Amino acid sequence: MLRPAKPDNEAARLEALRRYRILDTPREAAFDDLLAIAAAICDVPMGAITLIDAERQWFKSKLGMDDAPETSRDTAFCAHAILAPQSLTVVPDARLDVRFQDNPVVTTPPGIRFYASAPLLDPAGLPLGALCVMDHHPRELAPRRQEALAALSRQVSQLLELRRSSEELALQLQDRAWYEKKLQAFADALEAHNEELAQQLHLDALTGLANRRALIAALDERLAGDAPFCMALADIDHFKAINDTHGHGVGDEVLARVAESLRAAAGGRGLLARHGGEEFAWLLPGLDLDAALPLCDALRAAVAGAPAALPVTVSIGVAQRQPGDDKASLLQRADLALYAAKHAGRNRVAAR
Ligand SMILES: Nc1nc2c(ncn2[C@@H]2O[C@H](COP(=O)(O)OP(=O)(O)OP(=O)(O)O)[C@@H](O)[C@H]2O)c(=O)[nH]1
Repeated sequence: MLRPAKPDNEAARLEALRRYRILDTPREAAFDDLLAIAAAICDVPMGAITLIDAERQWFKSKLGMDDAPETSRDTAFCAHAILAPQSLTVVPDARLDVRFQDNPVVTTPPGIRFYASAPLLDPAGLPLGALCVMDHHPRELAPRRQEALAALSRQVSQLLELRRSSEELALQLQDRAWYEKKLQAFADALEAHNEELAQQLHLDALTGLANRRALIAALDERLAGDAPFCMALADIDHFKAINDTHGHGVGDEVLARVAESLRAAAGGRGLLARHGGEEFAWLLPGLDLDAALPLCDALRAAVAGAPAALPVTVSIGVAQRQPGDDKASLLQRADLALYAAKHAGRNRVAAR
């Protein structure tokens, strides 16, 4: 028996083989089908689709033989076949061929006597392995069958190529998904960081108004003193419909725009804050209800009159600080007033 030599382009050949990422993958019906057709056309009981790795012959598909996934390269017929990548290899009787006569696969089961193969090539012509058919008896392979075997080996090569490009595409998509995930995580972290910064600065990140924390601190301060003051809550009317129809992003833009109208109309008076969600609060120190109501109505009118592609209105509830009020009771009265303004038809101001 002659050990198969390694081709001159062995390094490039192995590199090409690696690119297919096919070694040690599970069986695939498409390869089994092509092998079955080859065996049927050549009328033989055995066949294989082999890939010749550095030291082993690995089977992508196997027919009529044991299930061993690989053999040593030294005893592999196909390792000889890849030395002549441009032609078919036909061994009519292995016992009469010096390369194979005492090869254990000839002298012991599976007892190969006849062997014919066509090479599997990459697009550059590098041999990866072979499509082979075998028999337990010596025989010849008619030219038409040889042509069919060669044609089928080209189909196997194409299948390998298709498989490789779809794997590559899948990997690229995975890469892309990975980058997009990273980018999103980075954007989320940045947003969280900005929000934290805004919190620390007592600002609402979306509208730039004072945030709830700042509002509560100012309210506590006012409640600790004796001076009269009013608390107004302004809520955008039918805001849910804007979100539902145009999406949350547009909803955010509307929120920012309403905040801007409110800020302009408040003209620096009192403390204007985003109380949460689509609700704003206006703390008006030193004013009673009579004084606060027209100011609140000016805010309402400013929002209603602001030129916009998506016009919106606000309803406002105002409550005056009463003796014995704490945060909760004052906010609750402002909230009840707001509810009354909504109930009365929206785009209006109500007081409690
Ligand atoms: N885009 C956006 N939407 C928000 C935000 N905070 C709260 N919302 C939405 O504001 C909507 C409030 O809806 P509701 O309280 O049901 O009431 P509404 O549609 O404004 O109607 P009325 O108040 O009854 O006039 C909900 O859809 C919330 O998801 C935010 O920061 N951005």
